[in-house]
Amino acid sequence: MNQKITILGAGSWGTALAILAARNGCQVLLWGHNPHHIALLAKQRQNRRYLPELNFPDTINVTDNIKDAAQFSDLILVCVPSQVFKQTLLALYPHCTARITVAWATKGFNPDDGCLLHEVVADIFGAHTPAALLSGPTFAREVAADLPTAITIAANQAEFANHLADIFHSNRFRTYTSTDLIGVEVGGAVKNVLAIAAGIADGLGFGANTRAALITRGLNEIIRLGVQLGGKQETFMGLAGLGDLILTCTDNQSRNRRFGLALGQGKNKDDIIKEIGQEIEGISAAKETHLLALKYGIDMPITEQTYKVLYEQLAPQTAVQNLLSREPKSEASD
Ligand SMILES: NC(=O)C1=CN([C@@H]2O[C@H](COP(=O)(O)OP(=O)(O)OC[C@H]3O[C@@H](n4cnc5c(N)ncnc54)[C@H](OP(=O)(O)O)[C@@H]3O)[C@@H](O)[C@H]2O)C=CC1
Ligand SMILES: O=C(CO)COP(=O)(O)O
Repeated sequence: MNQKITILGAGSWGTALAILAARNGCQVLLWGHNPHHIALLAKQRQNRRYLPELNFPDTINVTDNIKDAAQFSDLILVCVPSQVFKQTLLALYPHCTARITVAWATKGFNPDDGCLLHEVVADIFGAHTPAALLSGPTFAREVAADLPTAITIAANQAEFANHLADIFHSNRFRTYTSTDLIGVEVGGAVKNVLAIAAGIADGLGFGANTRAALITRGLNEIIRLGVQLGGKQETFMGLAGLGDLILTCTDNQSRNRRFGLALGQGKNKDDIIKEIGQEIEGISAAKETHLLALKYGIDMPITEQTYKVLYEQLAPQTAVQNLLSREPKSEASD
């Protein structure tokens, strides 16, 4: 495949997807904002800070220059955290051609206004620009280690989703396409909040029953919000919904789950963030999801209690008590 691709974000996920694309025959330019870090990647041909012990294929080059990144390819894949998604695209925009196509693998909301990231892309590049999101149960380390993985690629144009599916698909990385950008985005953003909640429960010493209840009732919260925002119900039963929710709520590779675990064990929030040393998207997503739930009048009790633990110093034990003391209700009710 003679495809060129620019990947923005030299953290764990950007690096893993760069390795995957290069293995599939693409020429990759990996951009990172930190010149010192990028110089190390160029010298060591590894990303030791975020994805140690994995050598870069020869077809990966690196840069800290956003203009070079824009000019390398008309296919951009954004893998920076949601907090800096908009500012990264604004920096890229002036250097792009009219043929630009934009994909992203970031999971989260735009922090200022709670917008979905496809809205940010449309605002900057125009609604007709091909736009797509890659999302699903995909730990970076496992993808880079070539362990079997499946992902959903949702796009505003079916042709663009198919193109990306061809680029990333291999016999170790299975791609499924979707037209439900909103559903896939909401699934990926909100599961991080629930992974924090599941971690808190485990950190408090609760068992498998509690975790399964949180995952199932959490899925209900994702569906209620996602459908309200325009997502399709069936999307939430797929890889980018239930699939990613199970992954991050149950496996300690998840930084969101590990963050929750440590909170449940009584550790200090800032100390845990420092110790994990990587992006924990659920912290900001808890706030944005809670605000969206308030805005639309949607009942999201697990999200609400997680928000209060993170932003209102509510003790995790009290949050659980608040959830358990709710009135019994029909499982089917909204
Ligand atoms: N890791 C995973 O398994 C997966 C992650 N994702 C999603 O991918 C996104 C990125 O996460 P991930 O790669 O894991 O995070 P990491 O913590 O591994 O890396 C974050 C990267 O973002 C960079 N960064 C920080 N600030 C800026 C900025 N202002 N401009 C440009 N880059 C910046 C960091 O650079 P620096 O080192 O200088 O701080 C670092 O390279 C998140 O939305 C996450 O949810 C999705 C699926 C899987
Ligand atoms: O999104 C992910 C896997 O699909 C990564 O999860 P964490 O950000 O919790 O590590």
